[in-house]
Amino acid sequence: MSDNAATTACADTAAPRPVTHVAAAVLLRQGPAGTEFLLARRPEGKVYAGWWEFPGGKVERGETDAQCLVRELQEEMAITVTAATPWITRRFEYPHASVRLKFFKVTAWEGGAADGDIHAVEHDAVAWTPLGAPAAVAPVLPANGPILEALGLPEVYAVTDAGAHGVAAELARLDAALAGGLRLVQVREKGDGLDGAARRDFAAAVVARVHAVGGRVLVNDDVELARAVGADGVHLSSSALRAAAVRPDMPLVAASCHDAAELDAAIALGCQFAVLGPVAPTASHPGTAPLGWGRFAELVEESPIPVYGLGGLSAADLPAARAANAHGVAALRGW
Ligand SMILES: Nc1nc2c([nH]c(=O)n2[C@H]2C[C@H](O)[C@@H](COP(=O)(O)OP(=O)(O)OP(=O)(O)O)O2)c(=O)[nH]1
Repeated sequence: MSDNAATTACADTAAPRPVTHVAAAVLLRQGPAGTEFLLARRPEGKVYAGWWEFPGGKVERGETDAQCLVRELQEEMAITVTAATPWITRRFEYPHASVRLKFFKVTAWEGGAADGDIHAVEHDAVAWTPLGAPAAVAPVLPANGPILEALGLPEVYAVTDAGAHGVAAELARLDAALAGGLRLVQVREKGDGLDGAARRDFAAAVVARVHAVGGRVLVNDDVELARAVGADGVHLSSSALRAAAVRPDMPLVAASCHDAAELDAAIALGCQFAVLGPVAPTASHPGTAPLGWGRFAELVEESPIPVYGLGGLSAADLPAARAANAHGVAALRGW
């Protein structure tokens, strides 16, 4: 919104340019088809006029990202944000600028139109899209493609353990969770649990159930099995991540991380999302010191991909996760 936008020297590009810091809001509301997010069209006279973006703008000197977000939404949408949590951070090189975009999920605000809609002050149109559906409008700003993809990922990522619970009990647990809205599942059957045909049959049964409700399945560390059962992707253990020279050729690739180096490796490999932990003490890794949400937030602050917290968590931990830059929670027991 102004010429005195905060900039920092950019140390990580070949031709250093000042970095323009931007805060942008993913406004979320409950619509008839579930949760919806807002895109707004840039008006004539701006760079990329006619392109769709998340409301927001440049961080001014002395302002935090969160303060900028509140100011920009007052100016651009005439609303006062009352609930916002930090999400992913994306850096992008435009011909006109090098930008660092800090995205926030905004779930509550005051003001706006009487009918619950939002009337833009500076943009010339707004449009709501259900989460998980392709954007209702186009084109979106070039930096925003991965943001839309990330928005399609659910907040809860369930990890199976049929080896411990038994196949029938695990499938019954899955049926109940899918009925409750679960849409993202990792088949993780290793160690002494299922093997051979039993593992394959279980993975196929999970895929059939999850696909029947429009959800997605990743298979832990086994691309061949993932392909054989028609899963959507592969989830790399941290050791498989370290060994991976190229991104597995599957639509969805995710990885388990424990520290900054592994998170960097997941990003460099092209993973769509990562899981980081353990956040809390967990029975499956009793000797590992938990990160806690404070350290988790530091590690994830600059991540351009969504990161789930893992380790001793359940859906009850979502408010703490959201406050710590997490996309959501992954859970072995707590789903
Ligand atoms: N607000 C917003 N900006 C985005 C998004 N994606 C993206 O690449 N950008 C880029 C475009 C611009 O280079 C920069 C935002 O600058 P801007 O020009 O909109 O900032 P502003 O509202 O302060 O406008 P102005 O006063 O400079 O005209 O961030 C997004 O989703 N929302």
